Amino acid sequence: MPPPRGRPRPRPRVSEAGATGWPEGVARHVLERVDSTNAEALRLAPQLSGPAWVMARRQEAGRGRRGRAWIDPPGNFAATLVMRPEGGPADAARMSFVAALAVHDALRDLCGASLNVALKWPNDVLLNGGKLSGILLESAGSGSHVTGLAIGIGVNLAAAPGADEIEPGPARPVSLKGETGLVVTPDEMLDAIARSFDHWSRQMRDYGFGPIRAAWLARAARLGETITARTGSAEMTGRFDGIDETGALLLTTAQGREVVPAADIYFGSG
Ligand SMILES: O=C(O)CCCC[C@@H]1SC[C@@H]2NC(=O)N[C@@H]21
Repeated sequence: MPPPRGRPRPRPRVSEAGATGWPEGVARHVLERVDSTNAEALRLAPQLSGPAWVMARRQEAGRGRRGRAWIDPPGNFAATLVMRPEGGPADAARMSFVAALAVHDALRDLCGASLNVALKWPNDVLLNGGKLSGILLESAGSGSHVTGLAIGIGVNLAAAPGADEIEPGPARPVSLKGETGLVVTPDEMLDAIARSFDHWSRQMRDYGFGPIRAAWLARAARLGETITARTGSAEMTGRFDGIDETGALLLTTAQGREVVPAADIYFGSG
């Protein structure tokens, strides 16, 4: 059972990863203020000897998907895991599903298994149907040679940005505190996400994308239902039938099977 509405702070619990502490061999940088944790992570990348989390208490020029801005009211979570990825760009893209799983499971670890969270393709985390968290992958390097991968995660812990501050998107922004009354600090979130990410990235390393895909689908919103995918130039409505081995969205439309590598998703028939 989740704590009753208004209770000040849920107790952090040991994550599904089974670890009690910070993952071994992963550095942690906490900054008071930054433009964008993704930008800072990519600046730091050449000096790092291993993976590192970069978290900022205030992020002033957060970057979102598709060139949008990401607005961070104080108390929200903004952090980036920077690593030297194994493999090429396709492997790097699959890490966004690892990140979405990590955020989902960290929230359940912190707030209880009945927290109404779900995953929205490609990597948003929804709470009560609204957008709680977004993930942005950026890389350094060129072509098939990715030298640094930044996996940036924003979670609206304390407040959602106002409707006048953001471009209208497919899902209304919500915050954990606004929806549930629960207070989770950015430091608690970082610990929980780092542990959960460590668990899922080990699964990926040891068994490939299969278990990640299965776990992601088990947490997906609207699987088997009608959704609309909008790209810059096209719009397709159909049944959401899962994701393929690259992470692309599988949509069954009146014209047949569509494989969608990138799009914004709208629920319902659009
Ligand atoms: O548009 C989205 O849904 C993705 C938003 C990603 C925001 C996070 S906040 C931490 C990291 N730093 C950034 O500049 N962006 C990401």
